[in-house]
Amino acid sequence: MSYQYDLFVIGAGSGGVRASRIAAGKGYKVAVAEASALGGTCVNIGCVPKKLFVYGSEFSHAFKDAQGYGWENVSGEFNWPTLRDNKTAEIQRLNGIYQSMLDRAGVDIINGYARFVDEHTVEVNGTQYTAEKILIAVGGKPFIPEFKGSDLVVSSNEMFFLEALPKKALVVGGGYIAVEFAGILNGLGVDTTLSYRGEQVLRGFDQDIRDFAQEEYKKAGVDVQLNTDVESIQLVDSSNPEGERLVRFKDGREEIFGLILYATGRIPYTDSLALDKAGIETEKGAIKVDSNFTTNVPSVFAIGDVINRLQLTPVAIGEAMALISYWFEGKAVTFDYDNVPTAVFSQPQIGTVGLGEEEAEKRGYDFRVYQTDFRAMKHTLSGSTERTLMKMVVDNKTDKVLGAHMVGDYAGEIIQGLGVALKAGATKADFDSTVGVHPTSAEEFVTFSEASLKKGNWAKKQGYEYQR
Ligand SMILES: Cc1cc2nc3c(=O)[nH]c(=O)nc-3n(C[C@H](O)[C@H](O)[C@H](O)COP(=O)(O)OP(=O)(O)OC[C@H]3O[C@@H](n4cnc5c(N)ncnc54)[C@H](O)[C@@H]3O)c2cc1C
Ligand SMILES: NC(=O)c1ccc[n+]([C@@H]2O[C@H](COP(=O)([O-])OP(=O)(O)OC[C@H]3O[C@@H](n4cnc5c(N)ncnc54)[C@H](O)[C@@H]3O)[C@@H](O)[C@H]2O)c1
Repeated sequence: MSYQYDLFVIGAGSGGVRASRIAAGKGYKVAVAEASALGGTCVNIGCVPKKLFVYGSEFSHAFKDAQGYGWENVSGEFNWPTLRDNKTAEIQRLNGIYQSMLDRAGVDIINGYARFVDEHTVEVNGTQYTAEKILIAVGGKPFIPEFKGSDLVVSSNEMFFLEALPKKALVVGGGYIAVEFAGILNGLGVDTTLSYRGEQVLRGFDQDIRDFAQEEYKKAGVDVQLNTDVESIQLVDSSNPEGERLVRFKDGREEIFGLILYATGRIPYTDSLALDKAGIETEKGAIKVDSNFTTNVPSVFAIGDVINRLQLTPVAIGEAMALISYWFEGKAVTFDYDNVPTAVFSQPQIGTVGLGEEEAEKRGYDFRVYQTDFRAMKHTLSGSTERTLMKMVVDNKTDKVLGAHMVGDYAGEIIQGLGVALKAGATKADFDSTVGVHPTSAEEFVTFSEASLKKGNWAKKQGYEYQR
């Protein structure tokens, strides 16, 4: 049986673009269908514009910090349309780069929403395309729970295009997006409340990191409210749908906000893909794949957020590369989801790689923990009370570093290098024998001594106590 394409990719986001481009470079005839803008979530309504907003919002803190360094009368008036529109122009530039990258690789770009006809055929805008292999890389979309007034909230998608910034905003959720946007809004001068229904934000992260980060968010000016849930939302003036919203919380409190952002998770974007036409199975809404990213239908594959393993751009790209090796070299590659470094671009930032203390405990390791928190040198003159936390989890049996975690300036940049070390299996002794870069915060990771041992299972047994 001959097909029009060797590979038809659905979705030109982080995973889809990488798979299309590399497969075409290796000789496949490839088409990619994209319903929206090239580059997907990360480029258009995710990592990239979010990081630009983070940069924009950090200036207000820098203006304050500058005074202790002798800069007088440093302040500024913030103009939201400038940041928003400059960001959009930059994203359009990136869209153009993606377009030419795919064109140069010889990939046919089909604009439109693709749906399955059968296991070798998809349809876009009424035209059918056949392919030997079909790759689903459609990503995810925001999940907003349904309740009275849930139509009055926005998701992260809308945050990138707001007409105007509100005076007062409520961010609901406790994950990456919630804490990142709470920092952005707060930095841009919006009176910001972060409301989370659980005990502590950032579930899944090391507990000390969660507790410490939350305290720092509060110090930075975000009103963090834990164990709080929204019951209903209504317009203050029902004739003005763009106007203020009255929020009633489950504890009976009421408060008015100009904007309510729900950052309550993302779900696989499989709507209307007509998966049933090809008999493709899902599990809890995500496309079910084996370790080679193959679905239950041998001609159909899936990678990225739609398989809901780790929703990160470098993971989607890594999965695309693993799939390429599988197709072209016949290598059954098992993608390693351990030791994936990640950063939360909150203010302050969080950088983390490997196991947190609770996860090490859960996996049955006999381990010790080094931990320190301090005022970074920059803040000795700035007057800011911001502190930095660093933490390392070490296996007692092998001396391998199981996890490295940080809250503080440049945490995202610092953790990337530590990711290489952990991937290479570095031991505490390797860290100790590495020369520090002075004066930096990062050097703390190579100078942890017994004085920094945290009171824990191992240290406790040895009679050590973590000293602050
Ligand atoms: C606000 C926000 C901030 C983020 N920040 C970071 C960060 O800092 N670092 C990080 O690593 N990750 C971040 N992420 C996560 C990251 O964006 C995703 O993990 C990544 O984009 C997933 O890539 P993907 O290829 O699976 O899907 P996507 O990038 O979502 O691409 C899927 C594409 O498929 C298209 N599509 C969907 N259905 C169809 C269809 N039927 N036909 C045709 N096209 C279709 C969509 O329009 C989209 O362009 C962030 C996400 C958000 C929402
Ligand atoms: N810096 C980064 O790398 C980065 C940034 C943004 C997003 N992302 C990726 O995108 C994913 C999605 O981000 P996210 O923040 O939307 O999701 P998340 O899964 O990280 O957090 C969702 C939060 O919403 C809460 N929640 C869920 N349902 C709720 C409900 N009904 N009511 C109230 N709260 C509820 C959860 O308890 C959780 O705290 C992340 O998991 C991450 O993988 C990464």
